[in-house]
Amino acid sequence: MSPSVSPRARRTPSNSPLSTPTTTTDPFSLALQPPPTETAAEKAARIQSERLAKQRSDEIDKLLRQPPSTSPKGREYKMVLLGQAGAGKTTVLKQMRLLYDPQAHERERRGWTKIVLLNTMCSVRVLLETMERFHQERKERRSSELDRLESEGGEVGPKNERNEARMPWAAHLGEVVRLEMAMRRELGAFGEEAEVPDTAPGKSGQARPLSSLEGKSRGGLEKSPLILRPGWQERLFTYARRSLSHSRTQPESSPSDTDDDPALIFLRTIQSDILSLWSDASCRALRHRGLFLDAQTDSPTTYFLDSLPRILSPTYTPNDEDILHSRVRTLGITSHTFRIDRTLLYTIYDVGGSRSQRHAWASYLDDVGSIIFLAPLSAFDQPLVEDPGVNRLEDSFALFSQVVSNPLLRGASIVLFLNKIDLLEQKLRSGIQLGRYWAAYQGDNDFEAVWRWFRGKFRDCVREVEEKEAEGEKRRLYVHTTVATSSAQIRAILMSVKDTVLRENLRVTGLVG
Ligand SMILES: Nc1nc2c(ncn2[C@@H]2O[C@H](COP(=O)(O)OP(=O)(O)OP(=O)(O)O)[C@@H](O)[C@H]2O)c(=O)[nH]1
Ligand SMILES: [Mg+2]
Repeated sequence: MSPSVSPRARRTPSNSPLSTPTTTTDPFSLALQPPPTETAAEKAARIQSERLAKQRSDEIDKLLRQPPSTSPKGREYKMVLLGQAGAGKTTVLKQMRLLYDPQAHERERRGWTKIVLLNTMCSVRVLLETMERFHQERKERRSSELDRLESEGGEVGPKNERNEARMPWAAHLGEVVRLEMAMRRELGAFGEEAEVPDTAPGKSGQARPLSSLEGKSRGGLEKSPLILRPGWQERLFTYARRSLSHSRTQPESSPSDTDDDPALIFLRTIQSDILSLWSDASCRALRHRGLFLDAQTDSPTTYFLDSLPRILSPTYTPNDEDILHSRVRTLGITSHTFRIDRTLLYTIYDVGGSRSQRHAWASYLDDVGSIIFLAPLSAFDQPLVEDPGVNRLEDSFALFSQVVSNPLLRGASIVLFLNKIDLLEQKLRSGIQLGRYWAAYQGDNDFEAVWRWFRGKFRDCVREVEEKEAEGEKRRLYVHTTVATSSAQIRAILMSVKDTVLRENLRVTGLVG
């Protein structure tokens, strides 16, 4: 029995008048009796409160008597994943799928092959474009940053014609771009809402940092991650299911369904050139600077380039990590239902986070039990794709404040994921100074100090919203630092979110205070 249930109500026989004092010598009963000086108003209030307590107590007894299986469906709990584009919402949804519906995840595994291949092609393009750009800058002697990198970590990029002859990779870029475009067309890719101009200013007003080069592309190719027409999952996963049942009748060594894909064939042809470039000292130095890291486009370039030999192998099947790192932007809103246990169903809404899509969120916020808001802390030094004059994390703070102050979400608990802290740590370690982008930050450029500072700022957002409201209603805020691509970590956090949900459910039914 819950400690918050009134002992008086529990002990009151259901047929006795609540207001009648008993004549007893039992010291416990005497202690429960109203004081002799009780006024009429106090008596009325007491009777009212005893009646409510009794009612609640009866409801609890009824709930506890009910075996969980008596409800065919169980309790449905609505949760929404919110946050800007690239925050990691769909990645968390994939983790939920892995945890709560592993069979469906398994059925779809082969369907990811094509998406992984496209993410890999995109990563190869980013690598080649970046190196070509450095080569260009080197030739024109425009980049003093390159000289500094050279003095730190050896030669960066080819210097002259003699070196150009040692750059077999340079000839591959045109075909990589062509094949990537063909794949995007085949998968039904959309265009991007906003292009990032070359002169996108940093918040600090300083010269555009080298890391912002990553988003550059040529030939009208989308600079942003892949956006697919609605229904892409159906197309790819139905095909994958069919090919899976087909492959069960085939010998183990039979080629995968993408084996005759021109993109795959080409990537295999250039694999050794790409790998030697990727392991080159110049690339390593740029990598150390975070240049291939989750920069402008959030593209997980390093992950796919590190995994190149495995992804291009003839027996390749996407593993969970490949699926978690694959980027497909969400368009519109998708809903997913998971059975958590015999008594609880989650309905999760995953939304597209770019500015042009946020207006659609409102119609899904009714009746929401919890929101999981993702804020990518690693974005502290990035401009927002939709509005390059705005810092991405600044946009996240503004969005969070809007969400917290939304009247539809007033009763919902807020689970805040301070996400991408692995990338935050790498960026800080590579020397990127938080203070350069966030002038208000006066602390050390130390990971622990930085995330705590951001956590404080998010808490301040909630406090400010609460203070502005006349009723001053407190929000229930739960903060976690997360790496959404890490299954082990997210599993533990989702378990804790589930405990929160259960507690909230009990609070709603009055089982706990
Ligand atoms: N390294 C790292 N990568 C992450 C993390 N969380 C997400 N990602 C990657 O970031 C990219 C974007 O994640 P998504 O889950 O697609 O972002 P989203 O919030 O759904 O974005 P939209 O659908 O555009 O609104 C993917 O490539 C993920 O693999 C993280 O904590 N660490
Ligand atoms: Mg998404």
